[in-house]
Amino acid sequence: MLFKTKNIYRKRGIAVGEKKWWRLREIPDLDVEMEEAARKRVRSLTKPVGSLGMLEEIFIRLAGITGETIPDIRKKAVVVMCGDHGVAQAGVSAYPQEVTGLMMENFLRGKAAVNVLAELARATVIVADLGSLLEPVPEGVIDCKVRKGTRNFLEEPAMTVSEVIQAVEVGVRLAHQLGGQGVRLIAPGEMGIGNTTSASALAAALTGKDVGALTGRGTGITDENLVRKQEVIRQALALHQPGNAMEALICVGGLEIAGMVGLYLGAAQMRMAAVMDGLISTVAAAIAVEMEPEVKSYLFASHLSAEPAHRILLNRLQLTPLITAEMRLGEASGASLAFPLFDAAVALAERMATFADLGLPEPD
Ligand SMILES: O=C(O)c1ccc[n+]([C@@H]2O[C@H](COP(=O)([O-])O)[C@@H](O)[C@H]2O)c1
Ligand SMILES: Cc1cc2nc[nH]c2cc1C
Repeated sequence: MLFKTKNIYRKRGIAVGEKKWWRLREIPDLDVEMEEAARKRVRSLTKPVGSLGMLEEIFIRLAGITGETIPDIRKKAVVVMCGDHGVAQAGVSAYPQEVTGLMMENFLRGKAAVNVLAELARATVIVADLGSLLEPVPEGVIDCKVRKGTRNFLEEPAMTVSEVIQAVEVGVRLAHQLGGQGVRLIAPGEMGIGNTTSASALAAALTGKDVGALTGRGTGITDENLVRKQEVIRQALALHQPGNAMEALICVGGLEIAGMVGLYLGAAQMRMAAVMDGLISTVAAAIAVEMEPEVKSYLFASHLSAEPAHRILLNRLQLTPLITAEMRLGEASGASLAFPLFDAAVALAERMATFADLGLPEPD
C-alpha cells in the first residue's frame, strides 16, 4: 500500500526532526578572533588588497574553523560513500547497477579517478558501503551496509525512518573517528548508479524549483531517457509530497546520501572543514544545513558540476565553486582536485612577506 511520509512518522512514533539524534556533540562556533587575526594577516601581505581572491577567504575561514593562526590541514580524507538505488530499475541511468559494486572494487585497487587525484593531494581515500547490492562487501571497504539498495521510490519511500537514522549515524561516527585521527579537511564523495535521479528529486523538494530546470543527464543519458527521468522525479514528488528535508531524504533519498549528510554534520561537530564535490554531495550538505544551519560555516564548494541542480544548490548555500571544469563524475574527484588550493591558501598566508617586512605601511 502507498502511504505518505507523515503517516510513517506516526506509525513508528519517531519525532525525526525534534530529537536531534544526530547531535553526538554540539557544533562549535567559528573562532571569530582567529578569523579577524587571519583577515588582518591577509591584508598585511605583499599584494594588492583582495588579489588572492577566494584563496584569501579559504585561509580566513580555515583559521576560524580550526582556531589556529596557521591552520594545520596536512591530514585530509576523502570518504566515498556507496549505495544502490531501487529507482535505477526505471531506466534513469546510462549504466547498469553492477557498476556501483565494480567501482567499489576499483576504488580499493586505487585505480579510480578519485584515487589518482587524492594521491596527488596526499589525501587518504576511505570507501564505505552504506547500501550497495554487492555481496560480500570486499575487504578494505568499511562495511556499514544498512540494506542492499534503496526501494524504488516510484512505488514506496526509498528508506524507512530507522534506515535513514542508521545511515546518517554511520556518517556522523565516521567523521568523528576521522576527526579524532587529526583529519582537518574532509571530502564526502559517493558512488551509486541512479543517484542523480535521487539527488535531483531532493534538490526539487528542497528548492521548489522546476524539475525540468533541475534535472540533468547524470552519467550521460539520451534525450528520451532524460524526459523519462524528469517524469520519474515528478511522479515521485507527487506521490510522497515531502514537507521538509528529512521527509524528502526518507522518500526519495539514498543510503549513501544519508551517510554523507552524517559526514557533514559530524565534520562540523569535530571542527573539520568539509569540501563538497558535485551535485550529490552538495544536496547532502544542503540537507545537513537544513538540519543544523551552523554546518554552513564549515562548507566549501570545490567545483561546479555539469548537473544543472548543482548551481541552484550552490546559490542557495551562497557558496562559489573554486573550479569550473565541466566535471560530472562524483566520487569526490572535484573535491580532491581542489585540495591543493587549500594548501596553497595556507602556504601563501604563512610564507609571503608582509608590507612591514619591506618597511612599507600596511594598506588601510
Ligand atoms: O557529482 C556529480 O555532479 C555527478 C554528476 C553525474 C554523475 N555522477 C556520478 O554518476 C553516478 C550517478 O549517475 P546516474 O546517471 O546513474 O544517476 C554516481 O555514481 C555519481 O557519482 C556524479
Ligand atoms: C564508470 C563510472 C564511474 C563512476 N564514478 C562515480 N560515478 C560513476 C559512474 C560510472 C558509470
